[in-house]
Amino acid sequence: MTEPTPGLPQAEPQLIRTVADLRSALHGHASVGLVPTMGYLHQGHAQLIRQARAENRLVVVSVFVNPLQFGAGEDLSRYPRDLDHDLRLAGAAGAQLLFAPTPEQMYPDGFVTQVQVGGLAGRLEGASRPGHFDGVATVVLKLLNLVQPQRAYFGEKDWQQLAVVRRMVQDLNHPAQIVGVPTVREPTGLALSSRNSYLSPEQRARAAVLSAGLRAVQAAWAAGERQPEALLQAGLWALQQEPELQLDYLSVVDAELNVLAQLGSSVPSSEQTAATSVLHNTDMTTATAAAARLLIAARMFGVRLIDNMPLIPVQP
Ligand SMILES: Nc1ncnc2c1ncn2[C@@H]1O[C@H](COP(=O)(O)OP(=O)(O)OP(=O)(O)O)[C@@H](O)[C@H]1O
Ligand SMILES: CC(C)(CO)[C@@H](O)C(=O)[O-]
Ligand code: BAL
Repeated sequence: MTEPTPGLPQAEPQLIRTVADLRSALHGHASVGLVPTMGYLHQGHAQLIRQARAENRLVVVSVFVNPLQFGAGEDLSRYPRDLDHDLRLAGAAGAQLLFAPTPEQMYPDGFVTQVQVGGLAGRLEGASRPGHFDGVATVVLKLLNLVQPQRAYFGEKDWQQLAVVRRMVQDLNHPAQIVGVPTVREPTGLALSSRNSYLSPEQRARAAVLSAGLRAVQAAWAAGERQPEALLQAGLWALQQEPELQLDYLSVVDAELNVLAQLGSSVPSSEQTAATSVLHNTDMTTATAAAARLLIAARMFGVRLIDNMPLIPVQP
């Protein structure tokens, strides 16, 4: 493969539709980076592809809206799709192969095997979207097996997904290195996401409240608050300035995604709209806080959005 020439537009990647064609296109390639996506690519995906291109000779982007990770009543049928746009964006970012299989290619008749990650996959997104991470783990393992990359790239925007994939790869001894890539945001703070396309420009501007809520928790920590529930209450106050926001959860988790404290309507055993579940009763130590992550899921204008940040911002 030739290196991209700075300043020149890159060629579109080769479009591959079948498992057989993928196998022959990959034959003989020893340095391969995989970027799994569901398409409708944006600059967050471009960042993953650019990093993959910097670290591998061949970059494969997969575009597959994976039916297995959508629950009944979720947005599988209306999920945005635009393969021509994806080919252009993936090419400009440096991908050479774009694998866009049909569901029949990935799940032929008779397909019955699934990967189930225990523990961390049952919390947070896993609790709100039962079966979601079984679908993610299954398709990611299939993609890793098909492409056999040295490295596979995932966005920190989906923090729990990244942790689930790391766990699976470690537990099942897959040799691929899993690389996490920081979240790309709009200037307002809103994390880029394909589902943002469901929102009007005004709604998108208002959806920046999710990141504002996370920043309010960070500010409370910086101001000296150490009690997990009080930290989250500071975030809740910021979130409540937006009447359209319906909170699913606002959580602080440790490095293993154990929930230290959580607020929201998805907290078990409560009829309140913003129930609290505090699992870590004492003030947070600096060591716990240094590894802690804030995770949020909320619905705005009928669209479910997620975001996350470290409790203590990383210095640039
Ligand atoms: N803003 C972003 N910054 C960095 N990585 C991202 C960003 N958005 C998505 N990714 C990563 O891109 C990969 C493919 O994600 P996906 O195709 O689901 O896009 P998405 O924008 O997250 O879509 P959705 O709106 O369905 O959540 C995932 O590893 C995801 O974490
Ligand atoms: C990793 C993934 C491509 C699996 O379908 C998907 O969950 C996504 O796009 O984040
Ligand atoms: N990036 C997350 C994929 C999903 O919501 O299904």
